[in-house]
Amino acid sequence: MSLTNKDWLEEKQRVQEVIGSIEQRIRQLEAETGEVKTEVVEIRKHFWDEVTVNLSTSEDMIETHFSLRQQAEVLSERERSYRQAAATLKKLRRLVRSPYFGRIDFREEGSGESSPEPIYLGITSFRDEEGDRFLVYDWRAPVSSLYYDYPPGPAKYETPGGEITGELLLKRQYVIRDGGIHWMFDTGITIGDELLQQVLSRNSDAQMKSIVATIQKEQNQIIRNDRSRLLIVQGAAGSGKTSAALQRVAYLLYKYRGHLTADQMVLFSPNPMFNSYVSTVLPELGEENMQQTTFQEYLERRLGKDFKVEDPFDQMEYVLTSEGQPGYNGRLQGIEYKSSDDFFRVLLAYKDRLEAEGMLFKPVKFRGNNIVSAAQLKEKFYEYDSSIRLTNRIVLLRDWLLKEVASFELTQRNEPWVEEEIELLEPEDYQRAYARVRKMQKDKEETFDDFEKEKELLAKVIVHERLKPVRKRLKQLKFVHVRALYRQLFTDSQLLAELMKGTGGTMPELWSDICEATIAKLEQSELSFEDATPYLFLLELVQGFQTNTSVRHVIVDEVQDYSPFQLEFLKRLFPRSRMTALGDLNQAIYAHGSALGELEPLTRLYGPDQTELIRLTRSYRSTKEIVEFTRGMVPGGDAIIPFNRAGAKPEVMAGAGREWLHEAIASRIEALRSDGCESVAIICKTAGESVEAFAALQNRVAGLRLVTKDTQGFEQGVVVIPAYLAKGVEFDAVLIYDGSKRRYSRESERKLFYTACTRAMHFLYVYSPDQDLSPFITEQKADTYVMMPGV
Ligand SMILES: Nc1ncnc2c1ncn2[C@@H]1O[C@H](COP(=O)(O)OP(=O)(O)OP(=O)(O)O)[C@@H](O)[C@H]1O
Repeated sequence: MSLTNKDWLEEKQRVQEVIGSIEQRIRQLEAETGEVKTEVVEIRKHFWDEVTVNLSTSEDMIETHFSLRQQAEVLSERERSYRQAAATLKKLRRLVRSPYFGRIDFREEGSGESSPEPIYLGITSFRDEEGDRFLVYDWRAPVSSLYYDYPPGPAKYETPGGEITGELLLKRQYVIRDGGIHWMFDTGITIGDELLQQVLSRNSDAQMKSIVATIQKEQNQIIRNDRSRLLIVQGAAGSGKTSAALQRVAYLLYKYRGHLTADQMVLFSPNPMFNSYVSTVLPELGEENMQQTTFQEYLERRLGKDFKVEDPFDQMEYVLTSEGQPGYNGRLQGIEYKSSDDFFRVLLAYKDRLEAEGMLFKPVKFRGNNIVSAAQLKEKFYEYDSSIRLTNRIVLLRDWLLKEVASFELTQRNEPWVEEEIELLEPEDYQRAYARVRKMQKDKEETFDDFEKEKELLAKVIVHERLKPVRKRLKQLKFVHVRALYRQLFTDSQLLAELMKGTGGTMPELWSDICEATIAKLEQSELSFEDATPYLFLLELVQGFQTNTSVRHVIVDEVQDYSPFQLEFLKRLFPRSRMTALGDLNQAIYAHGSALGELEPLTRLYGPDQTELIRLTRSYRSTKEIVEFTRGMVPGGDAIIPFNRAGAKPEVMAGAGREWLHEAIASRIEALRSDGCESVAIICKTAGESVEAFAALQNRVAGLRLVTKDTQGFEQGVVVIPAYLAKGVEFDAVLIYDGSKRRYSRESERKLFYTACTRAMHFLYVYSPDQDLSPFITEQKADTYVMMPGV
């Protein structure tokens, strides 16, 4: 379909008109917001002038109250309308730069129209001055889905009132910049290949971009899916999982506006740097960002006060670098077992058992003596009716303990320690205690008359103050000895065997090594990453689950890095939420079981009826050549279809020694930079290797930066980064620092190598300081890469 001159003229004219209307609306809004702002400032300045304050009689007080309230309401109403107008203004300022990116002409069945009104799609909707005609439709409006789902021909879309069928007569794409059409194209069978080519061949950015103009049909299924409670997206590296998830957030915010706000959605990211990488997509679309966090951040918040909690990256470093060390195989088995469904069931069985027997408590102590002993607590606990749920019995026990402490408090006032404390009070402490006593007395309209009375009251205050931490701990249910309960699983092998009996699991072969290591850590108040989730789970099983009921949507990116256990945990944490879980099994780099590994545990989370799975097989990030090289590395890789964007074949260089390696890398980076390549990553296997590479290269490569697990912001430039931190992000060029057999040969390293290579958009170079290359390279078809002379 070729565009005629007439088409160009009409379209150019229309863009001018629409931009003109938007500009006019912007001017109007600027004037309005300016006025409202002045009004708000004035109201604030003269707030008290408008309020009649008179507190003489109770009627005057009531009148004052109402006058105050009225004035506050006027103020907040003006503030609200200011905020709304300012938000619209922000959107329009964005829209005016590029009012739309697509057009569809759709003839509704039965309408009889020969040339229907064209529908133009942009990042937000915009009506003409009279407000009757949409000059731009929001890309999330029901009708807009036609643009993403169909080529010209028969088409249909869903509306709240039912399905609308008809014929798509035209589909046109635009690139509009600075008020002019830069590019325009009518699409035939596949949408946006040309535009997508343009978008994808651009250099990478420090921030992820929105993909509204080129969303692909299968991605649109993810974005607009709102039937299932759990939506699982299994997609190849670079297939647009993260992009689709962020567009989905924008879509849901639009569809459920008025009911759903950005702070009711949470994104779980693989690391803090990723948060910064994706943080601009939603604001670019005129939406506020959802909450962003990491699973580790949550664990820290819950357990960080009592334990030093290991993070997944340290666990990863251990797994990658400690093979052959004593305890290594045991730890590996431990990681696997503690994240397994079997262990999850063991903990549930443990809780059932504790309902009847075996609870462990900490004595409630004060000044080294028991107020209530652990044995008394246990006895009391099992005196409660066994039909009462365990967590409810804990609450009853807490209330009983608070009463016990109150009685204990009375017994302490005449104890010698209290008198001693009064005597030893520092003057300022005495003053403070005295002031408290005065305050207490004032309320009762009593006065001090003698020294004895004063002492008595001071004693009361002191005992009460000193018991405050005890009460606080009781309220936090710290009297339940969760640490000992967890420990018991690793000290009492008979207990574990019995719990396992009901669950059908088997004990790992190196169980005694696992026990030894777990106990040693617990004794130092440390929790390995693999213990943190089961520990918190057990804690919540006995103390009651902390839930967040305000969150309505949870998005878990890189879900293959979560164990089914962790997902179960998230489900319980957000009981009123839907979940979108996105991942790629081929990038499952952790030693623990992956939630995506078998779909069955994941489906069981909400049940098959409420679960949907969408697979994405087209990869958009990397050139065809890079995809053809990398897909051979992973099982099922044949199914990955590269987007048709040509580039250079990946280059592999095996040389002689480190000096050669560093020279080769430095000169490659210089060449890339002079070709305009802005974002380059030297990807290492571990953090340790990254530190070494950085030290060797920093004097040879200007502006080189080292990315560590604590790096918060994703900045453009040349970086040295461990593979597991490069997850989810992308670079124009990737240089694998050491692709030798020594570094990558174990099966467990295959996915890590794949993940590292698939970060490349345009160029991929693999270096090796010796001639012995990783089998993950040499196994590939010889024509998928170029072997360069090394030395
Ligand atoms: N429909 C699209 N239009 C334009 N660009 C797209 C589209 N889909 C994906 N991309 C681009 O492809 C790249 C990879 O996308 P994204 O990071 O969302 O993939 P992913 O599946 O999350 O990858 P990974 O699993 O490797 O982290 C990004 O640069 C993204 O902008």
